[in-house]
Amino acid sequence: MTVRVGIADTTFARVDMASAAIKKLKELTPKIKIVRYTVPGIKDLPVACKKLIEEEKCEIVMALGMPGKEKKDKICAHEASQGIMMAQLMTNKHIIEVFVHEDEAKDERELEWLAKRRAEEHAENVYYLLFNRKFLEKNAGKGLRQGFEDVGPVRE
Ligand SMILES: Cc1nc2c(=O)[nH]c(=O)nc-2n(C[C@H](O)[C@H](O)[C@H](O)CO)c1C
Repeated sequence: MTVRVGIADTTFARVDMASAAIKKLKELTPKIKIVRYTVPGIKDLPVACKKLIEEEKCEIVMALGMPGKEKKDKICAHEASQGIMMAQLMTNKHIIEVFVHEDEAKDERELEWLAKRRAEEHAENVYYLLFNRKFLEKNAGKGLRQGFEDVGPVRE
């Protein structure tokens, strides 16, 4: 049986994070059907995700976005996150938020690497949530990160 996975992304982002996530998901399993929905910016993501779940019958959604470095962008990101959480509670489905803040990276090269890496690693999390939740359980408390290096547990 095929599981429908929603991929919501934005034109505001400076890196095509969705393609990285889709490629990784397709490498991981043939058992998914991707439904992509691109919107202008991160504040448009909550309704896109909700529509992917309710109208497109997606079991889980990734919300990929890139908040800019200005203060207004940070506020925007906070608002978008709250909308995404509300959409999760309204639909009772996971929406994995994959935000990369433009000022997390030291230059454009690192920004591209980070955005794609974080999208891929969260795509792996989507796979585990759908098909192998035990893997996540085994990694509880391990200080895993998406994008930059894992920090590890407090004590080995
Ligand atoms: C200030 C601002 N900052 C961002 C941002 O950092 N990242 C992003 O993806 N989108 C931003 N937007 C656009 C809004 O999210 C949205 O697309 C518009 O307000 C139209 O609904 C806005 C308006």
